[in-house]
Amino acid sequence: MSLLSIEGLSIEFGGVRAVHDVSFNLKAGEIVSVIGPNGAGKTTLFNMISGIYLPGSGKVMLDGEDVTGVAPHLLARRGLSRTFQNLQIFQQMTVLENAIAGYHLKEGGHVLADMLNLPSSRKRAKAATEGAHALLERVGLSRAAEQEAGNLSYGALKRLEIARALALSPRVLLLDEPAAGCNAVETEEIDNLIAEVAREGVAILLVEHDMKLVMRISNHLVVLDHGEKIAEGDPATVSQNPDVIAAYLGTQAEEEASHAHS
Ligand SMILES: Nc1ncnc2c1ncn2[C@@H]1O[C@H](COP(=O)(O)OP(=O)(O)OP(=O)(O)O)[C@@H](O)[C@H]1O
Repeated sequence: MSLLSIEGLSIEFGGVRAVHDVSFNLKAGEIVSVIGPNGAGKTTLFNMISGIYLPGSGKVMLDGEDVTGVAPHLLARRGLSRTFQNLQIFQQMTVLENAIAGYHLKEGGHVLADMLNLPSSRKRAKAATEGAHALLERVGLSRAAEQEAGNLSYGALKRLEIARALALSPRVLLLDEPAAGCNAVETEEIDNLIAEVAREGVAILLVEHDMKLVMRISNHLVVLDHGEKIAEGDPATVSQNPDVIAAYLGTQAEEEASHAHS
């Protein structure tokens, strides 16, 4: 049974087909990566799945329920959370405070109780702090808990962002370029973390440019080119697919031609 079903998603921007009729499924514990050359529509597809863009047509089904166009924070409460390509970390807050912030996103709507410092609010704060510590342990950041987030290495920041998304106990986790800007060691740490989260049964959808990482950890690839799905399957099969090779080589040739003219 699919946890997430993408059914014929399409969107246009000013007449340009950014994503056209894309469908695929994601099961619990599976790692699916969306790949494709620059401008293929990967980020746009992600934004439709996570409720940031309303699709022109098609559906997003989460555990059998239609969640098309549901706002990101509500989707998060229903079990689908995401990270962003650009870090969304509060740099001046401590690592622990950033992790706690993830819990508050989950809870929401207790402002009055919190202002009055009611027992229920204190209990929630305690649970959030304990949960945040456990999360930091899970992503290997326990020892940095009291540090200002701005002082972390880039790889550690990326792991903190994953920790924050995990605070929502997602069943589906969308990761937008989790290893972008990371060195080889940091990439491997993120790679291990993603594999571990998947082993716990979370369905993971990944957009990532690092092909080595994608090939290493994905069970399944969905390949986009010019907004359309041109192939899908296991990494070994997809990497041999002539249409996929042509799409990547085509982009490379376009880039080389533009460099030659500049
Ligand atoms: N908000 C927008 N308004 C207009 N056009 C957009 C918008 N967002 C994306 N596009 C266009 O949609 C197409 C797909 O872009 P998108 O960013 O989704 O591709 P991508 O595969 O994520 O690229 P990259 O690998 O470079 O991040 C591109 O032609 C892009 O210019």
